[in-house]
Amino acid sequence: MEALRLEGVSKRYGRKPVLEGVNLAVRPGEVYALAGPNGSGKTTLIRLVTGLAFPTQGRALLLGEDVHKSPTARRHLGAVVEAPAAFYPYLTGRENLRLHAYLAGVKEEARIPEVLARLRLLAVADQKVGSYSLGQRQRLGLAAAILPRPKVLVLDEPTSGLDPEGVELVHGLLRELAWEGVAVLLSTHHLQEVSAYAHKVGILGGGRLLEEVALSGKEAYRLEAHPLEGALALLKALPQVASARLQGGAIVFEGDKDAALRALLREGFRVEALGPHRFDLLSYYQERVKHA
Ligand SMILES: Nc1ncnc2c1ncn2[C@@H]1O[C@H](COP(=O)(O)OP(=O)(O)OP(=O)(O)O)[C@@H](O)[C@H]1O
Repeated sequence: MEALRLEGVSKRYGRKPVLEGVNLAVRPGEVYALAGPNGSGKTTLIRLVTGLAFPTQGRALLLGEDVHKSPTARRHLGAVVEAPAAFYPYLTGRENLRLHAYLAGVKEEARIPEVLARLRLLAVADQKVGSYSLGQRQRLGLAAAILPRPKVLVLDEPTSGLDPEGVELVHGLLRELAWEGVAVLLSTHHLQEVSAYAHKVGILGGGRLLEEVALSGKEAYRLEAHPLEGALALLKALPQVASARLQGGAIVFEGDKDAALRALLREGFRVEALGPHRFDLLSYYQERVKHA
């Protein structure tokens, strides 16, 4: 079953439409990144999923339960929506997490040092949160969200305000959580970084989901060869090549690169370059938003 699902969700503030007919789904173990320019509705969508805002139309389901109708729908949800998350400033990080654990019914004592360690907060765990930097509070927010081992994690710009190590830490953590089977929905402006591990990127523009880009995770290669058209036809005919297309004066293909190279040389093509190809999500996004 899908862990999170939006069905025809629209949201208006007064007469102003902010989201229109958004459908999306996130499966367990999947990372779904929401991208879009400022004001495109990312935060609104995330607030809707967490039950903090109500849809004008449509519904949001968590593990099959309607977030806005079922009082138990959110029991498997972890979320960080407001940045930085609200904590008691006169309590330490550890004490704040103890409170969260109590409220969430987490009885396992060892879970608190475990999440503090996972977010590299042990060194400041016994300092008052009032003295935390923005990045430390941001990480404490994430620690609190994962404390009860949620099956669905929803995060609004989880890396904003973090230093480069913090950004890497959070992306690494989300990747691990997905391996553990958690469904992750996050909004982000950091397309290059999430494209390394997200399974899908939803591009929002003017309140609509313009496109979903599935990142296959399959190895792709970029080939420069002469004559190009002939090389493309040869690759398309090879059983070891899953897909091949022209892109910017080169061929991008998925499949067995050694078999492709052998076939090209055998047929007398001049191979000028062959190397790994990374899908340039940022350029793709910029094009998509420009034409929207
Ligand atoms: N409570 C509200 N009342 C009225 N309009 C709102 C409200 N919340 C958001 N909006 C409007 O909805 C639109 C989408 O805002 P939202 O914060 O969801 O965008 P975003 O994609 O998260 O932007 P950013 O990248 O800047 O965080 C904006 O035009 C915003 O002004």
